[in-house]
Amino acid sequence: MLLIGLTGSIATGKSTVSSLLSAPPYSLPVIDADQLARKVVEPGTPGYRAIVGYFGPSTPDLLVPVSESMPVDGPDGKGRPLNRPALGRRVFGDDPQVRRDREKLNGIVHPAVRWAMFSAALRAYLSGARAVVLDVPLLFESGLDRFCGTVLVVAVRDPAVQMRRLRERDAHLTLKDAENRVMSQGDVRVKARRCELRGGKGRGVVVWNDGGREELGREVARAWGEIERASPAWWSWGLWACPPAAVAVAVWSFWENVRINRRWAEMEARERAKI
Ligand SMILES: CC(C)(COP(=O)(O)OP(=O)(O)OC[C@H]1O[C@@H](n2cnc3c(N)ncnc32)[C@H](O)[C@@H]1O)[C@@H](O)C(=O)NCCC(=O)NCCS
Ligand SMILES: Nc1ncnc2c1ncn2[C@@H]1O[C@H](COP(=O)(O)OP(=O)(O)OP(=O)(O)O)[C@@H](O)[C@H]1O
Repeated sequence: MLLIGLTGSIATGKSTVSSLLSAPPYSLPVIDADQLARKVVEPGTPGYRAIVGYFGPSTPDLLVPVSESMPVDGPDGKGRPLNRPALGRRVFGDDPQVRRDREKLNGIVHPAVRWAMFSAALRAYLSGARAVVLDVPLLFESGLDRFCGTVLVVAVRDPAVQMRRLRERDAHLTLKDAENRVMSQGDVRVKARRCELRGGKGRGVVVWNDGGREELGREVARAWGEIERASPAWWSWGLWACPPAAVAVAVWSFWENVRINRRWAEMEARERAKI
């Protein structure tokens, strides 16, 4: 089964692309890390308890407020849900303390998300899926790209397009909140370069999304064409039918990705040295 890692930065169009890929003619199963990240911090989970324990004392509005429809102990007695915008204000931004808090939150949420993704991917494999899309905003940062046969980066060339779409979609965000969120995810054009470094043959494909929705549809079709040429259906079914060969290919692909990441880290170090 081909693992397609789908990433980008905030509001560059990942969800739009993943809904195109989940519909005909592609009809691919999608595992959405943002959705899983919500599930693993629902009241009653270990993630919820860890967040309340760490952020609760210093964040008075960490939980949604008590109201007629929201009892003190939450709807099912497991606690009130997290007030996500309030937690977002604690962790999105560039200030050193904010960065530390973001790392703390990542340290709580990411291991649980990785485990949930692994079980979802295993279920997709057992159900005979030929490929599965892992929609992960922090694919490179979390190292999950090493497990993917293909990485798709959804990118815009013009940062103003990204900011406009973000503010249109999330009208409740102030300009400062929006800027902090964009800043917390790094420059998408750098992610596009990193994707291109994975080389041709469908290993890394950039979907450019500065234009309208029709143009995006054409970009997705082009990207899928590249992926299919590199990993045709007969190859996927062959691997599915022969698990030892699938394991060997997965190990080889992981190793290849580790080498690509080393090359990228060296390039970054050289560029930093030039500055
Ligand atoms: C801070 C939280 C509560 C804010 O929730 P809210 O509903 O307001 O925003 P949402 O989750 O939709 O995220 C908005 C955008 O920020 C991105 N984002 C989320 N967390 C992070 C993070 N830790 N670092 C960088 N970007 C992030 C999302 O991918 C998305 O593009 C939430 O984002 C969270 O729990 N983040 C930590 C988990 C995480 O890293 N999720 C990303 C996928 S694993
Ligand atoms: N080509 C396009 N033309 C017009 N609007 C678009 C286009 N692509 C995406 N959008 C809109 O831009 C907004 C951001 O897109 P989307 O939600 O897909 O981004 P995302 O990368 O998944 O964001 P997030 O990381 O915040 O989840 C949405 O309102 C979406 O409808």
